[in-house]
Amino acid sequence: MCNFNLVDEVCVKIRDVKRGQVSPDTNSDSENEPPHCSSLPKTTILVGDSGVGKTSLLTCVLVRFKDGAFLGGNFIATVGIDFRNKVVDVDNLKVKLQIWDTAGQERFRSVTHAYYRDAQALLLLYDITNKPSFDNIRAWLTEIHEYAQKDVVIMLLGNKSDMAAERVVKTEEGEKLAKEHGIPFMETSAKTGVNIELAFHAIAKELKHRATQQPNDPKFKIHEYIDSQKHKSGCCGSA
Ligand SMILES: Nc1nc2c(ncn2[C@@H]2O[C@H](COP(=O)(O)OP(=O)(O)OP(=O)(O)O)[C@@H](O)[C@H]2O)c(=O)[nH]1
Repeated sequence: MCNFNLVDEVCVKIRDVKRGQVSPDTNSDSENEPPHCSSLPKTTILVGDSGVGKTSLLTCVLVRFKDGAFLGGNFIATVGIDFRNKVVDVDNLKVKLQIWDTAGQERFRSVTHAYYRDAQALLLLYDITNKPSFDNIRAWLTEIHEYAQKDVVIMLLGNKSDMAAERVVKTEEGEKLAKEHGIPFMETSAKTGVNIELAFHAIAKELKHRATQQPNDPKFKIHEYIDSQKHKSGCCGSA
């Protein structure tokens, strides 16, 4: 299991949003936020087919490493969209991610499209035990390119890496697809926590870099960062 120590959960708020009525910008709750959350949050959206593990991944980030519980069991599909805030320490700076968990079901698609526009990062998930969820990644990318900002940070995650026996999508297939689209890739497990910290840390680092970089600063290379950290932690790939 990755050594996850980002779980400094603060300013947590969850809110079910009715169809198109609330946008990410109107959803902050300044009353409950400690002072170090005052900077503008970076909007990060979890997308992918229903059942790939978006809600579990978010729960993993916020809860698992606090009380050790994987909230598995009966699968309840997300209805609409909701969000949680997460503060990630990056090079002694706190980066606040506002993480939006979208519903993967087709019938909610028009709701989630409305949120792409405000996203600074998108984590696109498939389930390594579910081939259609992988085959649909191209369609998700088409939608993202249609609705999201051009410079949105996209990361591809092959989730449920703990389910090696049921795997139907090879790691190399995920790598190849990500390479084709020039986006970073890793396999994760919301159950064991593999690579979850790294995924969010890399996103936070990229967004922090964009927010603070000076004209002559070298570009942050997210692919290289992920590769170097995978080797360091030794917790990449399959669980
Ligand atoms: N073994 C294992 N099970 C997982 C993992 N992630 C999610 N699951 C299980 O997969 C099922 C679906 O997970 P969710 O997180 O609800 O999926 P979702 O993508 O949010 O689904 P929608 O809300 O419909 O879009 C649940 O039963 C989870 O417990 C994982 O990494 N490993």
